Amino acid sequence: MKEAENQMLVIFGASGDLTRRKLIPALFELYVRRLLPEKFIILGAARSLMSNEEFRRKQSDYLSASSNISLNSKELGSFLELIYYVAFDTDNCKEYVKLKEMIVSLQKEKDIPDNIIFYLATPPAMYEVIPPFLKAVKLNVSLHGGTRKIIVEKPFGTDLKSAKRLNRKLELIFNEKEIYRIDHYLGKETVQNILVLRFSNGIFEPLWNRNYIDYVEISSSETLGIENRGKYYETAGALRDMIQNHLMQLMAFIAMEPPASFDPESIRDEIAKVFRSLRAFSTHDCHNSVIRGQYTDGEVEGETVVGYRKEKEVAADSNTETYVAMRYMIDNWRWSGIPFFIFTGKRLKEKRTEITIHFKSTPQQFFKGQCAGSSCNQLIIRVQPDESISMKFGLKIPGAGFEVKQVSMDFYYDSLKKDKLPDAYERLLLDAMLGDSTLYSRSDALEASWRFIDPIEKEWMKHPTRNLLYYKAGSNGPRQNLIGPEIFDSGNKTKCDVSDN
Ligand SMILES: NC(=O)C1=CN([C@@H]2O[C@H](COP(=O)(O)OP(=O)(O)OC[C@H]3O[C@@H](n4cnc5c(N)ncnc54)[C@H](OP(=O)(O)O)[C@@H]3O)[C@@H](O)[C@H]2O)C=CC1
Ligand SMILES: O=C1O[C@H](COP(=O)(O)O)[C@@H](O)[C@H](O)[C@H]1O
Repeated sequence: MKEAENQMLVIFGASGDLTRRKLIPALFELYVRRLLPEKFIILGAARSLMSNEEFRRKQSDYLSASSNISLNSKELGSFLELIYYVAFDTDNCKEYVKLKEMIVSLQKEKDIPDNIIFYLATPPAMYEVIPPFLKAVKLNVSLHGGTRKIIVEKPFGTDLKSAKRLNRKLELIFNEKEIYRIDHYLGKETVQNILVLRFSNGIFEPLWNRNYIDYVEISSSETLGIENRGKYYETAGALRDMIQNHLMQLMAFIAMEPPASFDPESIRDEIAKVFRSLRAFSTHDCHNSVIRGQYTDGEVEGETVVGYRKEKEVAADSNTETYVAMRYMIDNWRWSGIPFFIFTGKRLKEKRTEITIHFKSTPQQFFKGQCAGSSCNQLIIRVQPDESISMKFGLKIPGAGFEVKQVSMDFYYDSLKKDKLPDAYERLLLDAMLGDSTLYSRSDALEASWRFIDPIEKEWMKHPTRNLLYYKAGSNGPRQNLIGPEIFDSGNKTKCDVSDN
């Protein structure tokens, strides 16, 4: 296996939630699995005043309290020695001199070559501020033959215009090859397996098109609410928070053509083509092929929870959607006429992300039973939890007559590996260290995805309450008993402010 070169990772926003909950645990796992470079340090940077010791203690406390990390105190101790912290005002250009001095002195002290990854884990407004400051102190290029990379967290813009502006700004400072736009769904093992399932098995690809597939469903339900992210979520909503990035990436892996070869650019070319082939939504589609909802008071996993409008930093009359269901088409040869459905929502009954390929039924149906009137054949890719792939088909119920029952052939990831699956951030951080951008978004694809989403957001801005449905926290969402495509065929979708509960 290729080894990552010796390098330094500088995390901006290091005093925040993402660093503590995701980045440091992922780096710790990589350390335990001996996948970090031989010479490697992590420099956390943020405005909060803290010493190295305090910063290390915070990370250590989180790692120690985390139930899904198996800790060995000796390993933890030596890992923490790789972590440093610098407090400086990220809004102030002059302060970057201090950052540079710290970087140079650590490189000298630890004998680390001038290879640096910058990770932007700050509020999104800072994504446009930090890179120019890095340029001002010449940290964006190496004067010693080293490398530079910058990882940019989501959200990457809030619409096409802002995404383009951010792309242009970053491209003035770093080369496209040095820019890594992260989407943690692409780091999930089951998501990567879509490519292997499709492109290493002769049995699926011949069926993977409009001749054999009836429709495709991609759903991601969460039990979590918005946690303490009210301020961000009010500007995002489910469409920007989950669909524009994570779920559209899943869709691209399902819908893309086989790449010319398995290299980052060939794969990213095919992803971009899928986004460009999405049929643009008309005004009519924006209201009839998209359903949005917002959760009200309810109970999730046995706990009473408040409705969205009562969450911290959320307006009492907010119309931000916490649920979206969409029906859309991909206008290309493979998918012509085949509807795709996406569903996502917060504070739903269960946490589950799944892709279901519904195959067409046989031309004639002879048998009674479960599959009468529709196809028994589905391929279900369970992204989380209990990562698995299941093939559903019809079989005869033993005994007299010919009655059909839908049965399942299941593969569970658990059976493949004793260890737990690596977290998405582990995979993505390692890929960035290795210089592999396959699982990171490219600027053209990202812009194409915003081009598709923008008209919907614009229509919703014009009609803030039209078709905004309410659902009880802990339910299956609006129109409660309907969690599949039927949701589009039910109810009066033109009424304003309809409450289903
Ligand atoms: N948390 C998560 O699970 C996920 C987060 N993200 C994205 O990652 C980024 C970071 O998220 P998260 O860690 O949750 O956010 P937090 O608010 O918890 O942390 C952001 C950090 O940025 C620092 N910061 C630097 N400059 C500024 C500034 N000018 N104003 C405010 N804060 C500043 C703050 O530290 P200090 O005040 O010390 O400077 C703060 O600790 C966000 O863009 C978010 O969308 C994406 C996916 C998941
Ligand atoms: O990026 C985000 O993703 C999470 C869901 O991620 P998952 O890996 O737990 O499925 C979501 O809760 C959050 O709102 C969103 O910003």
